[in-house]
Formats: sequence, C-alpha cells, structure tokens
Amino acid sequence: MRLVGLTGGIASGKSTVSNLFKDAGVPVVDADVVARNVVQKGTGGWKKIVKAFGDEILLDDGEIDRARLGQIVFSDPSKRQLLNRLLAPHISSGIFWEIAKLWMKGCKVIVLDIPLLFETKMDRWTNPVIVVWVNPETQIERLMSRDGCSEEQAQNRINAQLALDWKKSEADIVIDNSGSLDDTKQQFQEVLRKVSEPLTWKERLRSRDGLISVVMCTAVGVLLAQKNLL
Ligand SMILES: CC(C)(COP(=O)(O)OP(=O)(O)OC[C@H]1O[C@@H](n2cnc3c(N)ncnc32)[C@H](O)[C@@H]1O)[C@@H](O)C(=O)NCCC(=O)NCCS
Ligand SMILES: Nc1ncnc2c1ncn2[C@@H]1O[C@H](COP(=O)(O)OP(=O)(O)OP(=O)(O)O)[C@@H](O)[C@H]1O
Repeated sequence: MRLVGLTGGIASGKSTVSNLFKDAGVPVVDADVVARNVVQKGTGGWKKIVKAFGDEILLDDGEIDRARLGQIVFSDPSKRQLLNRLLAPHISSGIFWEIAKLWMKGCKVIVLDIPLLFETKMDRWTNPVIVVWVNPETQIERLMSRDGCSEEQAQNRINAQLALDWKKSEADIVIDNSGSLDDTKQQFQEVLRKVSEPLTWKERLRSRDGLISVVMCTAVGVLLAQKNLL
C-alpha cells in the first residue's frame, strides 16, 4: 500500500487537488472531514472541547459553533495549541481507521489530505509528499474571498501553520496552484502518473494482497517442512 501525503497551506488548493484524485478514482482520506466527525455532539472530542472552552462554544442545537471556535483559536496561539492537544489523538485514530477500511478493501494507493501533515509529523508515514503551493498574494485573496474574512483574520490563519515556502522545500512533488484551474489540472496529470507507478516491493508487502501472499507462502513453507521432517 502506498500512502501519498497531500498538504499545503490554508486555501492553497488541497481540496481542489484531492477532488482531482477522487475523480481519477484514487481514494482520499480528508483530515478536515475526520476532524469534523470527531467533534460531533456527544463524542469524546466534543466533551473535551466543551470542558475546555465552556458551554458558550455551543450552538442552540448543541453542536460546536465552529466559526466562534475558529475566531478564538486563530487569534490566540495558546488556545490553538490546547485545541490541537485535545483533538490530536481523536484525529489520528480517525485517520488510522479510514486507512484501515480502505486497506481491507484492497486499495493500493491512498491519498491522505492532511493540512497539518508536517506540523503533526505525519509526513513520516507518507511517500511521496505532495505540497500544493500558491503565491502569498493569491493565497490571501482566495482565503478572504472563500471564507469572507478580513485580511487580518486571513493572515492569522496563515500564520497558524508552518510557512508554505518551507513546506514546498520539503516536498517530493510540488503543484503550483497560483494559476488557473486548467493549469493545475495539467500539472496533476504528471502527478497522477507518478503516484500510480507500480508499487515497490515494500509497498506491496504493506498492501492487503501482499500480506495475504506472505501468510500463504509461510503456511505452505511450514507445511512442506513438516512433511519433510515426518
Ligand atoms: C478551528 C476550527 C473549529 C475551525 O473550523 P472551520 O469549519 O472554520 O474550518 P475547517 O475545519 O474547515 O478548517 C479549514 C482549514 O483551517 C486550517 N486549520 C484547521 N485547524 C487548524 C489548526 N489547529 N491549526 C492550523 N490550521 C488549522 C486547515 O488548513 C484547514 O483546512 C476547526 O478547524 C478545528 O476544529 N480545528 C482543529 C482540528 C484540526 O487540527 N484540523 C486540521 C486537520 S489536520
Ligand atoms: N487554480 C485556482 N483558480 C482559482 N480559484 C481556485 C484555484 N484553486 C482553488 N481555488 C479556490 O480557492 C479556494 C481555496 O481552495 P481549496 O478549498 O481547494 O483550498 P484548501 O487548501 O483545501 O483549503 P483549506 O486549507 O481551508 O482546507 C476555494 O474557494 C477554491 O475554489
């Protein structure tokens, strides 16, 4: 099994690229979706948030007020660190189970769309790492127009992550999403070709079918050895 890391900066275009993977039939685990699921009303993550941030963080229906929580954590690094600490175990085990489900289905290439891939050091488990890069002016423009936030709020969100240029320097593959969608789609074709290359023998061993083959071969070997000893 090949775990492909897909990351970048906020609003750099990760979801745009992960949709291209989905359209090409490559399964994607989206960490933002996992992070949303683990804080649904009544879950362990929800209880921790209510305990730490108080009832005033809840909407009338009891769900977390994400806009309010976002305002708090993106303007106060200590509150953000607290939230990260509380949710990290829930998010990583959620991602693990999503991978396990796809592994059991026999998927050989899985894309992990994780905004904080480097920050959480999950890049250790992925190869290659794809960074979706965008120039700073375009990033802030797209963020402000998508989320309807001020320049200051957008900058706070950008500052909450490691520098995008640093992530670019650590990447195995860079997609420059500063241009048009067509431009990105063109770069994506080459990226898809690379991630679809035949699995290495290590990756094959980590896949469901590879593991089954190893178990079968070992069982046959043990049986033959026993027969020869009798
Ligand atoms: C703060 C919250 C409530 C804001 O919710 P909101 O719906 O407005 O944003 P959403 O979840 O869609 O995230 C949008 C983007 O913000 C960035 N982001 C989210 N959380 C963080 C964080 N803790 N630190 C830095 N950037 C973050 C990511 O680039 C993400 O793609 C929410 O992002 C959250 O619960 N974050 C903590 C969980 C987390 O770390 N998520 C990232 C998954 S690796
Ligand atoms: N090449 C492009 N041209 C024009 N607009 C784009 C392009 N790529 C992405 N966008 C727009 O920029 C915004 C951010 O893109 P996207 O949501 O894919 O980023 P993201 O990295 O997934 O964001 P987040 O970190 O918040 O999850 C969206 O409104 C999207 O439609």
